[in-house]
Amino acid sequence: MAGRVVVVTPNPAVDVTYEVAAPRMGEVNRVTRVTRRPGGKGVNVASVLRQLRELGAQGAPGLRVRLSGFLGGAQGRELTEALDGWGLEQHWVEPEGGYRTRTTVVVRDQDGAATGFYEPGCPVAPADWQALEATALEAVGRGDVLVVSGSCPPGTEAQELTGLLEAARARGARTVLDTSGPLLLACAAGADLVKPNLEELTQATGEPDPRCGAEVLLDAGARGVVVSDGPRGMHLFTADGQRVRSWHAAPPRVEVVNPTGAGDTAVAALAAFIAAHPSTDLIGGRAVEALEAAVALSAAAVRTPVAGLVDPGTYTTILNQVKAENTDAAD
Ligand SMILES: O=P(O)(O)OC[C@H]1O[C@](O)(CO)[C@@H](O)[C@H]1O
Repeated sequence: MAGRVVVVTPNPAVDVTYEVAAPRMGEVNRVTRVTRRPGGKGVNVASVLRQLRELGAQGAPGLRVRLSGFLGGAQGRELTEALDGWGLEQHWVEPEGGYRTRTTVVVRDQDGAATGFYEPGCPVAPADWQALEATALEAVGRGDVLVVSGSCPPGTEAQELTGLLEAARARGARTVLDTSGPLLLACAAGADLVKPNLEELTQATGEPDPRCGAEVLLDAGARGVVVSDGPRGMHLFTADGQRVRSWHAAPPRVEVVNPTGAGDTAVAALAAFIAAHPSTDLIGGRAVEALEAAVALSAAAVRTPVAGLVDPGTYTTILNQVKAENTDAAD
């Protein structure tokens, strides 16, 4: 039976999408359609994991999924009520001092181009992180996977995130980190797998090349790095002693309906794979399977209009077309 995946989304959001035919900065823009849905990277990860469980994919039929993070205010209530309808197990921490769940706004034009405006979120204090760590770790044990996904609220120190990852590992769980900014590099040592996109990797390491950037994270202590690069696919790098092993897989060309959340979908695929193979190290043969699943699920996700949803038939069709290749550098 697959282990449990505990998804920590420190900075969830209500995702608001405005449709505006031809948006212009510096002018009034009339919105023709507004949609609101629960968001934040970890919420999307948990949503995809729930679908994988229902699909029985990757040995995930017994997968248990639990979602934690900071939450508060009217938008926090809106988010939990919506997530109740999705059947997700939720354990939130409400920071003191009037914490309110943030909004992220995406403006979509008539050609489908999306422009995002993401609020930073309300500040949190060290005591809030202690409460979140206790809540998230309540359910974490050997064979489980702890995923930390998305940005962190202002006031977060690297030691708080590292402390959470290391405490999960001390309980026998494996850890996946998908964050951005300075925390990505500062907390890499606590992660069995780090999953940035190429832009986030470049910002964190100063390296525009995926291999060079990943090597910075591996040197910092990460055990594996998956770098996503849009339609060009994904790279997996793992530390095998002093040697770096690497693979690449690209999706077939697919019609992109909504790219939002594609990276979150990849994180879900990787976490499900790790949970389903408790004794597997991602170095070697199984790495190929994990990478192919992540690429295929992500490509299937961009074909749906809603972030965090995947059509099972599309996923299976694409998975049959994705073949990972070893790309180890010559010695
Ligand atoms: O945590 P951030 O990096 O600010 O990203 C949050 C946003 O990313 C998404 O998860 C899409 O990847 C949206 O749902 C949105 O809430």
